[in-house]
Amino acid sequence: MTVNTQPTAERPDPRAYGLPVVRQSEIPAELRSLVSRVHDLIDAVANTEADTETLAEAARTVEGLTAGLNVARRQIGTMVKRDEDLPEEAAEFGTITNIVAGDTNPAAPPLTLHRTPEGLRGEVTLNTVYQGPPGLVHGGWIAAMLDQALGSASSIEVHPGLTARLEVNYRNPTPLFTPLEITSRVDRVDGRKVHVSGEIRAHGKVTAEGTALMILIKG
Ligand SMILES: CCCCCCCCCCCCCC(=O)SCCNC(=O)CCNC(=O)[C@H](O)C(C)(C)COP(=O)(O)OP(=O)(O)OC[C@H]1O[C@@H](n2cnc3c(N)ncnc32)[C@H](O)[C@@H]1OP(=O)(O)O
Repeated sequence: MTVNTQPTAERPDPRAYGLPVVRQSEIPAELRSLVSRVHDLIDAVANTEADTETLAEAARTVEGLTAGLNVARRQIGTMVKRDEDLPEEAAEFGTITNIVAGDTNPAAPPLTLHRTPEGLRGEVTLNTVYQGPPGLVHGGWIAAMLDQALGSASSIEVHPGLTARLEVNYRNPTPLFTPLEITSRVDRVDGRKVHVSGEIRAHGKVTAEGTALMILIKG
């Protein structure tokens, strides 16, 4: 196994690409609270059987709220610097609206990953918004969560990259409303090619495993 566990000295700074950067700690508590409430709203809308009058009133209210929030929008590509449990030189950058892990994306579960001696680990519990088969997580979402966990392993342990190839083995059904443990690691580094792997577990049993090839971004 060839693993460079030291963060690469020169990590790319998104500001050099013209992308704004927000530190995680700078995201207002009021915005985090709004994101959490809208996350619950998406689930409520997806499952409601309320009467038509209630639905019409809710649609008007949400339309007004959307207009109010759209008066000030972030630039596409705005990055968040995730560094709260990482040394400065190993801080991870991700888009703030990342669909799996984005801090301000109410549609994100969100998946938060932390460094462990073995790689990265996170826990997430998914509701029916992520449903594929009855009571089970959609296979595309399983792939998305693995992609994120594997990409983050490369990003934090070596250098940020893009997924060139991702293979997922669906070993067992992945249940909704159940804490899912997600783990990932770097297996091998070969120049710009980083081979990564990871798993999703429910009740300690592997439901899906993934391997990927990440190609490090230049610079
Ligand atoms: C500024 C900071 C920003 C941070 C952002 C990070 C966010 C991360 C968040 C993560 C979010 C989640 C993740 C996401 O959502 S990532 C989003 C999904 N992925 C993409 O959109 C990637 C699309 N593909 C590409 O852009 C290019 O193909 C890439 C960049 C991957 C390579 O094009 P590039 O022109 O750069 O490189 P190269 O072609 O010279 O190839 C280089 C080497 O690699 C080998 N190779 C290439 N492809 C394959 C393959 N499929 N199998 C086997 N090998 C392959 C190739 O043979 C060569 O090897 P060698 O000849 O040298 O031996």
